[in-house]
Amino acid sequence: MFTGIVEEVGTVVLREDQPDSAVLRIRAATVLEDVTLGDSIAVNGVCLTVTAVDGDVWSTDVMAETLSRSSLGAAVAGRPVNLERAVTPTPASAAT
Ligand SMILES: Cc1nc2c(=O)[nH]c(=O)nc-2n(C[C@H](O)[C@H](O)[C@H](O)CO)c1C
Repeated sequence: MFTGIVEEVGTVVLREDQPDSAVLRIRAATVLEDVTLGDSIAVNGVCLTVTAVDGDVWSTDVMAETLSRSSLGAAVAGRPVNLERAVTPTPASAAT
């Protein structure tokens, strides 16, 4: 789940348009701490899946529907984007 609190502002470094999607490569720092492929990162509030990490740049595949329904449709190289990692809720029973 996401809190809606922006952890950092990243930068789109590349957008590669495909027939039904676009690959976004985004430069970041904080959200890449302990990141694993398949993790979820919210980009401008949209939950996306990490498909690759290369140094301080991570990649994600943005589907056509997501592009058309969100601000990510306007994402181009050089654009700043708000980033947030997913958090796992802690059950009250686990609290000490
Ligand atoms: C986990 C996740 N990953 C992706 C992704 O990698 N690429 C994508 O285009 N959409 C993903 N989604 C769904 C979006 O967060 C969003 O909720 C829907 O695309 C809205 O129609 C989700 C929920």
